[in-house]
Amino acid sequence: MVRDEATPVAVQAPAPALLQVDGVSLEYVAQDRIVRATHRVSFEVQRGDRFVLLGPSGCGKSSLLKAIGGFIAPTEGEIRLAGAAVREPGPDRIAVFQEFDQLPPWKTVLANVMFPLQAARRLPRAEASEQAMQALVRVGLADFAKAYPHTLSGGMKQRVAIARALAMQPTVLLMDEPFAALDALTRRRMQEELLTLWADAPFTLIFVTHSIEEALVVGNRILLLSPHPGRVRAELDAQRFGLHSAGSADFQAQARRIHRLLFEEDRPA
Ligand SMILES: Nc1ncnc2c1ncn2[C@@H]1O[C@H](COP(=O)(O)OP(=O)(O)OP(=O)(O)O)[C@@H](O)[C@H]1O
Repeated sequence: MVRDEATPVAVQAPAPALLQVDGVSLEYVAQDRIVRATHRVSFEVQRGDRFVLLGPSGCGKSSLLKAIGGFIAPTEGEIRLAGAAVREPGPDRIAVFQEFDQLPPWKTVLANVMFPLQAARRLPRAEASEQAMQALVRVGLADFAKAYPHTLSGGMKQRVAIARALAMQPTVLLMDEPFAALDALTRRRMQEELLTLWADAPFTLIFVTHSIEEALVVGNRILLLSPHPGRVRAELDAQRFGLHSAGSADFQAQARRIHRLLFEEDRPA
């Protein structure tokens, strides 16, 4: 077919990002004074991203994650998930934290993973049990289904928390320094396992850390936040880095660049 030059061609607008954080300021009221945690932060997360929020302590990373989770409301700006404004928590956003005590100790590992499936997803018991077991198989803990959390190591407890979150099939998985309390070797292994889980069945991840190395290993995109109150300093592509590249010259150079961007630009000349 020959197209007449004058015939208008329908132009398809690009699909909007899965998560849009648009000019978000977050504040707390503490002892009659207002603490500003973030200042007009904007970023977009695409489906399947491993998006890292990186910045120094107190720059508002956890606060941003809580706002995406719907636990605190922006004083300015808006957060939209799949086009709809985030106003409250929901099973489409599940969080995994650093703490080892996020699993109720009176429930077995299996019951811990089943619980939100029954409570929030309203799955019948048999179906919840089956999906929970599948999730435990994915994180290598099928043999510990009947164990209680206090009998597990820190790394195993974090695997259960990850299984519980993934079993819910959230639209976005939120992770707040999930490996920060683990020893260095376990932390590295958990990063590897997280990347393997993602490679097996990609999910959308927002991952908070203040470790530059962890950000480069885990993320495909990294948002750098300035010190308190957090503002966007830069966004970097980290697609080419992974555990295999940690220690390479390119990796070290990028880590140094991030360090400069995060800290040295604040120094007086
Ligand atoms: N519940 C709260 N009440 C008052 N101020 C708060 C509260 N939670 C956080 N803040 C303040 O908001 C700012 C951002 O805190 P936030 O925990 O989001 O930072 P962060 O980057 O996650 O820090 P860290 O890496 O140390 O966890 C800090 O100044 C903190 O003191």
